[in-house]
Amino acid sequence: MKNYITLSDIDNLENLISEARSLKSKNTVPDLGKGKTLGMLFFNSSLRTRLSTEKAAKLLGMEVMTMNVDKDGWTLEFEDGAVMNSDKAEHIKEAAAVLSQYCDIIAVRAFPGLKNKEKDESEQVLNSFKKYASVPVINLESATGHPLQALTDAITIQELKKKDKPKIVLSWAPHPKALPQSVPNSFTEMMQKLDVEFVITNPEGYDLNPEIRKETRVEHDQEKAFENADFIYVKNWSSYENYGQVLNVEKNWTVNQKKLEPSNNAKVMHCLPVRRNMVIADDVLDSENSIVIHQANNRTFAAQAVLKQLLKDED
Ligand SMILES: NCCC[C@H](NC(=O)CCC(=O)O)C(=O)O
Ligand SMILES: NC(=O)OP(=O)(O)O
Repeated sequence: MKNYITLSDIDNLENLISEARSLKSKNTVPDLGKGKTLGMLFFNSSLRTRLSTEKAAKLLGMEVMTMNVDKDGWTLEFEDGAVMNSDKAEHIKEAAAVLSQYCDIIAVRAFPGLKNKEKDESEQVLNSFKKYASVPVINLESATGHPLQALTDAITIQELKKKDKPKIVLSWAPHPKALPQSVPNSFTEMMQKLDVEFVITNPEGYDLNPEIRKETRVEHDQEKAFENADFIYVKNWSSYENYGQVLNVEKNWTVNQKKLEPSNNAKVMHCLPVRRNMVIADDVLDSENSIVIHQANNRTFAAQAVLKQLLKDED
């Protein structure tokens, strides 16, 4: 593995999931990461990604440096050939080259602007780091994907499933703000790689990018989608068709206990942070059905497996 920017960077998914589960079950000896440094750059807020990836790196013996580049760094220019006569003080060419001397792996979080679909889909920030850094780059949630979250979700489903081919439903839920499609995109791509029955449910107008959905069934009736579901993954996202918009949704899509009735006593997942009683109701989050805390714990082992693989492949 050279980078971990999209799920297609994974050479062998089954091995990576097994590695994460085995790392979870034992105390690792921090040898592989000794003398190596992970640099984490955040253009957006984070709780889990920041701390679980730091913890994972430390469990492997790495040093970690973290910077909130949106607040503390020079504003970066990403355009080639730009005349830098405005607010951008430093070009990604210098920044990435300098950081590559300080770090053995660079990890970056950069959300979409949700204004310009083509710009977001070009993944300018992550791809510029990939282009100009001379060390591996990890995606900590970008404009269109969150592959560390998707790996976590695959690990969690594999751990807790009670049948060989569980039914997994990805359900849209309401939110007051326009949110990225990154988490549902990567979750969809991951489910397509696993032996599961996968259904997406969302209101009309919220269908995900058809290039990501591919042949996945989309059911616009949430109640119908939830029938016999073993896992329900709840997440808000803004419209892809009306790019970045929050559309009016008349129907209430908040996931509560009543909605779980047609399911197979479904386990409810969410990447967090979750807005209570907006996205998921208290009666679900505070019940046995919720596995969101268990899921968040697996972030550490997903990150550890990815870091370990990158370190091994660099040797
Ligand atoms: N990394 C997990 C989710 C991050 C982001 N959520 C958020 O921005 C929620 C913010 C809020 O609720 O105000 C998203 O949906 O992609
Ligand atoms: N799930 C997730 O990525 O959480 P943070 O945004 O807190 O990192």
